[in-house]
Amino acid sequence: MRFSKWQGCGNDFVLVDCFKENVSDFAAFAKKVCDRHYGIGGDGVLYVLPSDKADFRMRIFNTDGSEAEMCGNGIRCFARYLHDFGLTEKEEFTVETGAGILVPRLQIEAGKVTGVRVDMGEPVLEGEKIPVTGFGMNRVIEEDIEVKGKTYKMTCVSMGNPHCVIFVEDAEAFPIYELGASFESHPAFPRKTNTEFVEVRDRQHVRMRVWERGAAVTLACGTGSCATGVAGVLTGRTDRKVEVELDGGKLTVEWDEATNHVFMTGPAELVFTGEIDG
Ligand SMILES: N[C@H](CCC[C@H](N)C(=O)O)C(=O)O
Repeated sequence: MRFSKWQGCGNDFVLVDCFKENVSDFAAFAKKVCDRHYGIGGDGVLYVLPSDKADFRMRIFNTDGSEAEMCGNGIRCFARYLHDFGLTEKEEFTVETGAGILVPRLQIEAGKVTGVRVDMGEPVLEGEKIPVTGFGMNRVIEEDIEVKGKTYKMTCVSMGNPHCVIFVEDAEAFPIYELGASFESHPAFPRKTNTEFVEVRDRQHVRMRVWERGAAVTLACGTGSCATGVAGVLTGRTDRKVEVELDGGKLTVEWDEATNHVFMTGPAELVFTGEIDG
């Protein structure tokens, strides 16, 4: 079975083109190939599929085999695959995802793809829809969450997948390895959560580290960066356009006031192609 390996800000993915390859169990395949010792290695698997609602359909599975509604770094890699491997001549196209129909646009300068800008759609802020329990349909902004005996202030946002944004003094020093799993599986989150630990440098720049649902600490999270941008505005900490500095690179996030859509711009690079026994 052929695959291609991609990364966006160091968040890395195995991509399988299901127009050409047949995978019988998406979850089991993801668990197997994401292993960095016994498999290809990756934070998840992106499956390229036909769609009757959009140009293409993307499904994303985490390293633990769980399926996520959406993946921001992943959809940029997905878009580059479609363009670079000749599945479309378009530079902007529609992708059916668990977060709805999203629109990546390739950024091309002098014939070279320099990045991808994605219309990530509207953030979801009503508690029950994120989902986070205990707040009904109210927004969850700077609310208390207790983890391992300490109380933190959380701001929750869904970009199709759930995010719990915690603003901290020093993102580098925050103990994400000790606390990440407890946030991920906190009882307040019926479908678990991705958790972003964010240090505000100024109104246009933040430093963010992430413990992802189903993948633990990753070098970057695209949907998490979007959730961070939205939370920054909701809590009055940042402007509507911010640069998010992650462990693996930088993303630009803009929460457009007129459309209420979140736009994310960043890199997507092919690492290698290969074959693996199916
Ligand atoms: N772990 C996430 C999916 C991948 C999201 C992340 N890699 C991104 O770039 O948005 C979840 O279960 O919701």
